[in-house]
Amino acid sequence: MTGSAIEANGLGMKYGRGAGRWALRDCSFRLPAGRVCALVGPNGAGKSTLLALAAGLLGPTEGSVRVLGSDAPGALRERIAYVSQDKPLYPQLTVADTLWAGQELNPASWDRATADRVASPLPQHAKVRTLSGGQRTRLALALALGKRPSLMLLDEPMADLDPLARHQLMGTLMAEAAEHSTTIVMSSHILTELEGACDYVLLVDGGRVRLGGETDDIVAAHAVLTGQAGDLAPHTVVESRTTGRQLTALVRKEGPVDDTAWDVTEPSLEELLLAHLRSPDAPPLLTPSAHHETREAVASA
Ligand SMILES: Nc1ncnc2c1ncn2[C@@H]1O[C@H](COP(=O)(O)OP(=O)(O)OP(=O)(O)O)[C@@H](O)[C@H]1O
Repeated sequence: MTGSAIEANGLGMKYGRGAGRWALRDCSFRLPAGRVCALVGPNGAGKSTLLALAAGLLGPTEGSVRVLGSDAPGALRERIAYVSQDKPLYPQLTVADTLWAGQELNPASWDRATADRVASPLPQHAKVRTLSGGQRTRLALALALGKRPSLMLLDEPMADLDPLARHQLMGTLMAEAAEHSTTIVMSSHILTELEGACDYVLLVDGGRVRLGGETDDIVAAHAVLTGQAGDLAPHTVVESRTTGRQLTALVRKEGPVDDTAWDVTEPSLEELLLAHLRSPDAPPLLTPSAHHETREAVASA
């Protein structure tokens, strides 16, 4: 089995003391190393919380998260690049100084060519505080890529980039992942953007993991059935709607689909994720590679 980038076991996080709400609850999953993983879910689902726990910036309220084989992700700062939604950078430094600081802080691994290339459209002598939101994002990504980390945790990295910059930087991230086997976890609300880029997906909703695994396998486990209203058993219905006498259902396949009774198509990833978000009672699905195994179970295997 490939090594794990992240293993969460009963992971839960509650902010503040006392009877606060759980931001994340009972999350158990595994992300194999070397994957480009889309982290999706509605506002307030717990995505940023999960990324901050994996970066070691927050400590779990319950359960554990093991990152790159370590139970203390906070001690792995050199191997993890974390870009949060608010992209904290030093406002008084110039772009050039910020890149220089990145190099000084990561002398052993700094990939100057990549960092400089990503930051090249920026005004090098401008102070960070004068940059636009999208320019700050570009600089934060230049620092993250320059670090040449084993794991990149990116919280909505593309949200404020223009379409061309988004396309370019997505390409750079994919090239980085392919060339150096970097694991990337990227939260986003732009589902179409993730479809071609990510080979792994985690859907978090209401603080819980609802789908996890290889994008292709998750999609292949489902089908869109269209036909005259009829019996959908034994399949698990995620979502269905009836128009006149025509029934369209997105199902999780529980055995072969009767294609004499139904017109069968494969859903797009976006269709599939949206159907799950609209149907909070659909049962969770983790593919075998996304199942968390206790270390005892692995050791005895
Ligand atoms: N610092 C905090 N203090 C208290 N509650 C918080 C804090 N940060 C997040 N929360 C709560 O935790 C829950 C999960 O928030 P989180 O930011 O992880 O969601 P998200 O999926 O990243 O959302 P979005 O898509 O809007 O960025 C929400 O209910 C949020 O209100």
